[in-house]
Amino acid sequence: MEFIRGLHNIKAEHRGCVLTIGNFDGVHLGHQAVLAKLIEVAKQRQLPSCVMVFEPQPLELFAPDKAPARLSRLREKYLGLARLGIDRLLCVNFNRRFADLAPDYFVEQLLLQQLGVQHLIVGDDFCFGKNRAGNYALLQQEAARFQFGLTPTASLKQQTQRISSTAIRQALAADDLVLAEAMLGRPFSLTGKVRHGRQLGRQLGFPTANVWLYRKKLPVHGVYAIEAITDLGCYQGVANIGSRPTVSGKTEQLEAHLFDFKGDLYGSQIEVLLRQKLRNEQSFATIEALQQQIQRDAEAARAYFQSSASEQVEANQ
Ligand SMILES: Cc1cc2nc3c(=O)[nH]c(=O)nc-3n(C[C@H](O)[C@H](O)[C@H](O)COP(=O)(O)O)c2cc1C
Ligand SMILES: Nc1ncnc2c1ncn2[C@@H]1O[C@H](COP(=O)(O)OP(=O)(O)OP(=O)(O)O)[C@@H](O)[C@H]1O
Repeated sequence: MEFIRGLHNIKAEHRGCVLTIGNFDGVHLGHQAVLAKLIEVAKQRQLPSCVMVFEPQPLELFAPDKAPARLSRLREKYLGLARLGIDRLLCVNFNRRFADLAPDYFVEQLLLQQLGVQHLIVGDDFCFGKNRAGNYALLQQEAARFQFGLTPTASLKQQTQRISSTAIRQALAADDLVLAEAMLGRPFSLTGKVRHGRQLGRQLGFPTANVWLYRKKLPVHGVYAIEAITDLGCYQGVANIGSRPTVSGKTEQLEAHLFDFKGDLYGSQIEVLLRQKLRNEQSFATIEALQQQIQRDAEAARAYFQSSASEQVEANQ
């Protein structure tokens, strides 16, 4: 997948594509339905499929305090979109100047003139341009006037609820990992680089990989049974996502203890899949109390993996 970072990097050779626009945070099943349509139309029209995303996401510019925690950072979106077979990812630097573009300028100059969009696929609730004044009705007028294709996407639902990044964040906040997974089409995961911690975990008898998540806000907090995909293989384990109040930690981080693991992960990327929430993070009076609790957490995680493995065996019989 080709990655175009910023409007200034659009070249003459990029003219002509089938486009969709959005945040695509999480690349969930609703997004995947839109992206499948995008790929289908691009194939029919023998044009590259292109996804336009924004960095930062609009609310992160307009109201950083109110902006929700991301499900995926740009790197994770890139990987999710590439996996689905999208040809091009255009990441627009979302600043005040871009946000202030008049809706007709956005369509006529950027989409048609610069990108040469032949077909646009968006939800019929899509709003764009200064004061979000551009809407689907305006796109219909522009499509008729400038002769480009326009397809609205119908809402994909999980039971009665429309799948959305917001609904997934709510499910995660309510510790409903099963519902989040049903809307994402995969378990919720976090990826990051393993870096050195204070090595206290080792003293506690539970060495942990400290995963640097490159985020200020996280959509999940607490202790989880996890699976980790690493350069050295896949492991089950137990992890804490939190600020570690017992040892006067400050910033939130992910610390994962992998079962039956020997090796060195420092400097490598790992993906941590959250399988079950075990409890909220707590402040313990002593290190010994924390140690005993982590022991119980590890047992609970092992028990969870054992019972889900036997459920799997039963389901296969
Ligand atoms: C399964 C698990 C549960 C944890 N639970 C808590 C907790 O409830 N409260 C807390 O302050 N720290 C908790 N921790 C974080 C430990 O404080 C942290 O892993 C330890 O301080 C090691 O830090 P270091 O990697 O910086 O050396 C937990 C860690 C693990 C692996
Ligand atoms: N469940 C869905 N069914 C069909 N289309 C969807 C669904 N969810 C999002 N889309 C479409 O995918 C594109 C990108 O969506 P976007 O990421 O902006 O929305 P979202 O997932 O609903 O996020 P949020 O919860 O932040 O509004 C838009 O065109 C949107 O209409």
